[in-house]
Amino acid sequence: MDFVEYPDRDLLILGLADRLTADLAEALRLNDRVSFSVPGGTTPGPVFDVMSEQALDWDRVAVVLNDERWVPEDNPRSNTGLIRKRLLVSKASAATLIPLYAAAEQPEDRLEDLAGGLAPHLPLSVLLLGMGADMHTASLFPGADNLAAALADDAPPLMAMRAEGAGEPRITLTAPVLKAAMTIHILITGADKRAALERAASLPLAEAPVRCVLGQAMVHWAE
Ligand SMILES: O=C1O[C@H](COP(=O)(O)O)[C@@H](O)[C@H](O)[C@H]1O
Repeated sequence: MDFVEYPDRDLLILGLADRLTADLAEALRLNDRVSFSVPGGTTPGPVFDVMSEQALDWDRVAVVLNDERWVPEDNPRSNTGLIRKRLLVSKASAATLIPLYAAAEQPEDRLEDLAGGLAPHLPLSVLLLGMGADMHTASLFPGADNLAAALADDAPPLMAMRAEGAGEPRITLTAPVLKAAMTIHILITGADKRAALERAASLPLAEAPVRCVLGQAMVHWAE
């Protein structure tokens, strides 16, 4: 794992946005179409604000969430709602959103359709992940019902997931899809997440799912 420590959060946001923009530009130089997978949650909004203003061929970029909470887009917990407001605006509004939510009672009701929409955009070109203090990444939560299957080498790209700490049911990219990404970055802030990440390295995968990508990832951190 490469670990980059920034002097403060503002420099983290600018440095990471620059790095992701450069990775996307390089992927666009080599490919007609590229995919950019992003987390939801509370941390990445400011990075999206900066990236949405970057001059890239956004019309050749497919944006895919790492995971989604099974709530409609107008729910404040919707990750799709977040990226529509913070990433898919300004210059980046030309990008195509690959949905991980469709109106239905349960994620299983739409899993097949959503997986079909995702398939043409794999492998992911550029992957940005978040991490919770419980060491989950995407919606690969410790103790989740489908965690073992989602960490397995033969996992389908997309799975439904339920876990005690997760709130609503989730849908998530699985470990093989995350690990197959061309470049992997993890964004974390605060002392608690740094300590969790350090603990993760010595824990079993089932207790620290983020470990599935740590060997290949560049972690970006500021207090
Ligand atoms: O629930 C989620 O949590 C993680 C971490 O979120 P944060 O609020 O601690 O930044 C996020 O990466 C994931 O996409 C999201 O669904």
